[in-house]
Amino acid sequence: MYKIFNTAGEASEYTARRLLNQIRLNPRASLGFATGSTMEPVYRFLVKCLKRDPLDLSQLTTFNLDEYIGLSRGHAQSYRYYMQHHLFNKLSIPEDKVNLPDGKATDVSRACHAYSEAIEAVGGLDFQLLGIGSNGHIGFNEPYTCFFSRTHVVELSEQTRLDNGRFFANKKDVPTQAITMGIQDILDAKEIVLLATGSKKAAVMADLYRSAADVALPASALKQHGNVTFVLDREAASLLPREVLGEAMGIEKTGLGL
Ligand SMILES: O=P(O)(O)OC[C@H]1O[C@](O)(CO)[C@@H](O)[C@@H]1O
Repeated sequence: MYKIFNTAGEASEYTARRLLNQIRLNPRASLGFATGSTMEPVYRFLVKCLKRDPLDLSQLTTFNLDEYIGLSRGHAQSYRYYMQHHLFNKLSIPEDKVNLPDGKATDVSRACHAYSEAIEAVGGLDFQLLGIGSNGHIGFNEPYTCFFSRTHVVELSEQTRLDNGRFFANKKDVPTQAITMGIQDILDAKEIVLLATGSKKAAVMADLYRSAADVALPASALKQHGNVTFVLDREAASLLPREVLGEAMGIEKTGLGL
């Protein structure tokens, strides 16, 4: 299902409300979180709502999608730092219920295996939040990643390192490897919301709309999942066929939105 909003702000608020709804309906939910600039307004709105109307977060479990290899948790560009800064330092989720891949693990393959097992041990993810890379990656699953993959080490593509170079002082500082939840871990989530905002995501969202499930476009694996919502702003939706745009915005107007 597509939900298209006029602005990135509205799309982000809708996404945050979907998360809040999950927590309200199931205080024991396991939530999959994403990073990247797209998610910043989502977390801002989530924190604002939870400050205003607190919910019990003590029984939640969270798993992040990915982490750079080689960056310590205190490194300003590590995803651990991002999550602490944007979310975890502001909410009362118990520290031992928060999970991110360890970019400094000494035995990386063991750490990867343990990460997928930990997700399985809580019964899989109830809700997975996703962004999308300009090359169609979800998590850090780059093009041609096997759809059956579990948590693993990836070599980051030049495109991804170029895209993410904006966060680093120097593009060459972007790590070359990362740990990511696998595509199968993501597909096992009961509910998935993918958020894409801004004109830079328009081309990949149009490709995704047109594509059948194809390993060249990792996000197309989501076509095999029965409960995915693609949440876009007008800019990210600008290259979708007109009828999709009309329909997805029409749905919103009928009041079916949260
Ligand atoms: O929101 P951004 O910064 O465009 O990033 C998109 C995606 O790329 C990643 O940051 C990884 O490169 C994901 O974590 C994110 O979902």
